[in-house]
Amino acid sequence: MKKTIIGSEEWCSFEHFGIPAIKARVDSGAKTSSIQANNIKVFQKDSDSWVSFQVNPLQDNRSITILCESKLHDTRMIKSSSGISEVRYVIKAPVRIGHQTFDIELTLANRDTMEFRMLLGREALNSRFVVDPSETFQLDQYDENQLSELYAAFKTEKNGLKIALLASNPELYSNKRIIEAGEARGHHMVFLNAEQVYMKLDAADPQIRYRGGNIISEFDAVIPRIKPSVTFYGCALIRQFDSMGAYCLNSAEAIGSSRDKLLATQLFAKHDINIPTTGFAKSPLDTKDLIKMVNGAPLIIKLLESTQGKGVVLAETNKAAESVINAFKSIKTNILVQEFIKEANGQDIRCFVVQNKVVASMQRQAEKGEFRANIHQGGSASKVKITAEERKLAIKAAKILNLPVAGVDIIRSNKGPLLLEVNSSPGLEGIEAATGLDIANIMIEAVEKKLKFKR
Ligand SMILES: Nc1ncnc2c1ncn2[C@@H]1O[C@H](COP(=O)(O)OP(=O)(O)OP(=O)(O)O)[C@@H](O)[C@H]1O
Ligand SMILES: [Mg+2]
Ligand SMILES: [Mg+2]
Repeated sequence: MKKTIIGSEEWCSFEHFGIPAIKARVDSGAKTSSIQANNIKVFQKDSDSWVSFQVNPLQDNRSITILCESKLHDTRMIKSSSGISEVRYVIKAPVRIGHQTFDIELTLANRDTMEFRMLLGREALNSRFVVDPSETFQLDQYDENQLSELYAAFKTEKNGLKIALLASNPELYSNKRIIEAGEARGHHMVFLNAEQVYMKLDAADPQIRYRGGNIISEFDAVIPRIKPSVTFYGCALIRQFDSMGAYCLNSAEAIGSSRDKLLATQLFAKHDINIPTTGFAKSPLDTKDLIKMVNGAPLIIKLLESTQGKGVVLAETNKAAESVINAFKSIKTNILVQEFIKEANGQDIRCFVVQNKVVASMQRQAEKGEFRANIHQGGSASKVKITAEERKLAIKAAKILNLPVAGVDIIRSNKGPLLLEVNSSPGLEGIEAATGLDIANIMIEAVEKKLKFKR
């Protein structure tokens, strides 16, 4: 038989699995072919071993997932370059390349970092193809529109919701937990790096695109976990998602006001929420009176945009307070000056609020010699029972900022509980560890509830 010439990349199709087109790198250096597969699970069917797995057939487009099942053909131990042995599952399935359809052995590779969704090894080439490495796509060739047509069915077919996690680091505990919890509840979770998302502002055809040019198709919901340094851009993206019909679990406006300590504090005061006495002034000429206004030292000075306690300073004398305040002013940094709640003894309370309910709370205790209770400042957390008054305060604070998800920080003072601040992307690690609760799951349930999703 005359051998067909193929290039170094070709489109393959697995009609058997419902994969219309998947791009393969032709790799005659490898014996067996492999395909990218997630959620690989072995199960028994009629006394045979089977394997189920998910394939994202299009590079950089995790929004299309195809669930495949196959009889397990073989199990092999593979030693990685780092010397660790790993089990690899091998299946056998009919593949079509150009006009030829034949059975191919495929290793399931659970690495999402694979540069290609599929590698075509020499076993598959064998007696059928010769490779011209200087060419690509000698057989089938699809452009973006054709691919989108081929995959049209997958865009509407879903058994769960399509939820994007808009964040920066997929390896962060909180982000990993949210993805995990969403997948566990049967949703289609997609991680989007906020800084790799861009948009087209157009009345008739607004778009959101992802690095590489992929148009991001509609999401039912977006869970923003924007880090403070990306607040401005992140909020613009959230507004775009919102205007394209996705429910955002924390709106851009709410995130924006929670990130602006001055605005948030004004809103709290306006709604009769008890906070430590707080002052704000622009000019250094007013510093002395500003200090007097919050009852003098010791007092707290806070950068308007601070997290993890980094921008919170304790000034122990009036003199120290004055020089720190004036130093910040000289570099044009906006600050709040606040009464120091000494009796809190380095403790504060974090209430995790989801849709007007405190779903978990913990007490944080500052390290010895430190007044800030933040975990990032060495504080330790434990489960705590909050009072009815504290509960009411936490719920009210989240409501004022319109945050369905909020981490509300409260400090216990001689005058009763005082609100310190409200965080719009509260971390999950500390609170899940301290309480043993699955907060990520509660967040996903919140999305389901809002969208009236029923399985
Ligand atoms: N007025 C105050 N009196 C006493 N302690 C305070 C006061 N304000 C803040 N603290 C302590 O400092 C910590 C950090 O302050 P705050 O929560 O306002 O700042 P942050 O940098 O935004 O932290 P987060 O990571 O919670 O966003 C608080 O958790 C609390 O332990
Ligand atoms: Mg904060
Ligand atoms: Mg705080």
